[in-house]
Amino acid sequence: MTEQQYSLDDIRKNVSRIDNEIIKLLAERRQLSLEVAKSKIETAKPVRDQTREQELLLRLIETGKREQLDAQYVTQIFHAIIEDSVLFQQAYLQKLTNPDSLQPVARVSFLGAKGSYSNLASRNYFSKKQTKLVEISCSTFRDVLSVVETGNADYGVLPIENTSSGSINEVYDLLQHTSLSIVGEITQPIEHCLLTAVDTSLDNIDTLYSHPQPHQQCSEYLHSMGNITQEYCSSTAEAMKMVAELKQPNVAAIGNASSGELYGLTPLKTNIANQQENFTRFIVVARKPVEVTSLIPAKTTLIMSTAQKAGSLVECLLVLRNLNINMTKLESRPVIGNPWEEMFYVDVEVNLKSDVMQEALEELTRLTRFIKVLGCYPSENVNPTEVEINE
Ligand SMILES: O=C(O)C(=O)C[C@]1(C(=O)O)C=C[C@@H](O)C=C1
Repeated sequence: MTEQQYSLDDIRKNVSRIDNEIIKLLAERRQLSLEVAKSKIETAKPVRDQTREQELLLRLIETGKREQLDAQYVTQIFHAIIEDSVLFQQAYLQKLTNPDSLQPVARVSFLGAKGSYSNLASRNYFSKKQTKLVEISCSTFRDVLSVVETGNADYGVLPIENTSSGSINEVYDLLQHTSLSIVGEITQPIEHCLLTAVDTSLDNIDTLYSHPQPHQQCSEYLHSMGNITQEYCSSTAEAMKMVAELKQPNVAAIGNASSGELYGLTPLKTNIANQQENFTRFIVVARKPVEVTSLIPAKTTLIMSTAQKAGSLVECLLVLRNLNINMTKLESRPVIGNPWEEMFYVDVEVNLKSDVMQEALEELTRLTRFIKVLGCYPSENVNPTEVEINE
């Protein structure tokens, strides 16, 4: 064994010095991406430039190899850096396009107490917007909307679909009647764990607290646990609070590990969702619609009800196809009070202001009994360019 030259403390000091330098360089790079955004306004170039991303990643992988860093590691880090850069530029351009939309302090309503998934999504969404948050916890989705409608909050954040449990119908139904507009979206990874307040083992657990959605998203694991009582709460945060208060070895909450920490809970079992890739897409609503600059990818959401005759939905979808408009979501919900009538929710990857979307709206208005644009907003799904890695 070789003799240790430096103490652990000394080595850690050096590691911390390097970490600080990395943070400073990341901040410097972020500032430069603002300069890039300004130059793109002058030249009317889109924010995303896949060729530049490809070239940059390939060069960094080569440099990494010379420094004994593997390609996956380098790619992973720079995907995160590029995603941040794109979202930061988008937020900057959106602020210029909608000068009075984002104030330095924003009041945001969401379902559940601190630590709920909706709370995490709200924080993530606004973190790139350089806005301070005043958080308003609500106990129902309806309240999340109504505090914004009455002017007691500026934004509401609501889950709309999940990769395991599908659409969140209650939110779709509420959107039929709201006067609010969708102004943004964010996709949040949902990492469900079993969280307990006391030291215990899986065999002891017979009661699980959570919101109905996580129960559904973890149904396979819960089934494998055998005879379990499932208790429903208004949010995962409420469930965690409850388990923290009960302090019993037979109860657990389903929720996020870092949120569990807020309530003094520790994970007994991690990764319990039916799908490994468990994500929820949240929408952000506000009283005033926003405009999306043509330099960034936009999404538009509409609701429409078609005539009750065979083929009417197909006719509407053909309008989109013929105009080469990509539809990312189609959902149908019953219209309360009108049996057998359906309301369709459509997400398309196109800017509301664009000529094609205006043409589509004109034709759809002719073909439908009712149509309303719920909002046009920046698409926040960045997916940085993948490069082929040859080791
Ligand atoms: O160079 C650009 O055009 C940028 O916008 C910067 C950047 C980056 O962060 O490196 C970000 C997004 C583009 O898709 C390519 C590269």
